[in-house]
Amino acid sequence: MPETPRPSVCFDLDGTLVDTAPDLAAAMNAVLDHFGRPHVETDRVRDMVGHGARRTIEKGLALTGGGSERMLDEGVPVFLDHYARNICVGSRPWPGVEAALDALAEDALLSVCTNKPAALARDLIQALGWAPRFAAILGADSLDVKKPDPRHLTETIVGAGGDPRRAVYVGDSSVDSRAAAAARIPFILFRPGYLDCPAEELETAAVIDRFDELRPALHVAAPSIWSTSGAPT
Ligand SMILES: O=C(O)COP(=O)(O)O
Ligand SMILES: [Mg+2]
Repeated sequence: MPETPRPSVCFDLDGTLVDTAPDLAAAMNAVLDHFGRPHVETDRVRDMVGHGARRTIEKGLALTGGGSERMLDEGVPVFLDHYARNICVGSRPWPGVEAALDALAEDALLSVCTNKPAALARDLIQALGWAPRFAAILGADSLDVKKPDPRHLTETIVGAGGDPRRAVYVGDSSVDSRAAAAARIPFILFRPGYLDCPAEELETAAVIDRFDELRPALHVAAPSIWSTSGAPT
C-alpha cells in the first residue's frame, strides 16, 4: 500500500500570507503615471487584487477615468516591469505568518497557489527568505488555467507531493473560495486580506482573523485529517 501523504496546507499569496498592497500600488501608480492619470491609494488597491495583474490594472484605470483593451495591453508590461524591480519594498508578511508556517513545517506539506505570475511569486517568496518552506509554488501562468479553476489548486497540491483529498486551502478572496469549492477542498478564509465581497457570501469551512487561529481552524475545516491536538492523523 502506498504511504498516506502528510496533510497539505496550500496558501494563497497576495493578501493571505503577505500584505503586498504597497508594492502592487506602486506598480499600479507607475501605470497611471504612464497614462498621465492621478495615483490611487494603497487601500484602494487592496480591493483590486486577486484575479491577476490585468484585472488589477483594469480596475485602476476604471477608477481614474476608464480604460480600453489597448491601454491594458500597454499597461500590463509597465506594471510587471515596475513590480519585478520592486517586488519586496513595502510588502510584509501578516503578523504571525512565519510562526504559523514554522509550526506546520513538520506536520504538513506546504504550497502556494497564486494568481500572480509564477516568477514574481517565486521572487517575492525568495526575497522573504521563504523558498525552503514550500514544496510547490504555482502561479497564474504555471498551467493553462488559473483560479477559480480547481485544477490550479489540485495541481499545486499534487506538485507538492500531497493528495487533494487530504488538503486545506487558505485564502482571502472569492476566487480562492470558488477554486476550493470546485476542487472539494475545505477553504479557510483569512478575513483581513483583500476580500472582494462580504465574507458571508463565500463558502468557507472556517474563518480566521489572525494567524495564531490557523491551527485550530485546520481541525475545524478538516477534522478527518487533523486530530484534536492539531497533529495530522
Ligand atoms: O495577483 C493577483 O491578482 C492575486 O494574487 P493571489 O492569487 O496571490 O491573491
Ligand atoms: Mg489573495
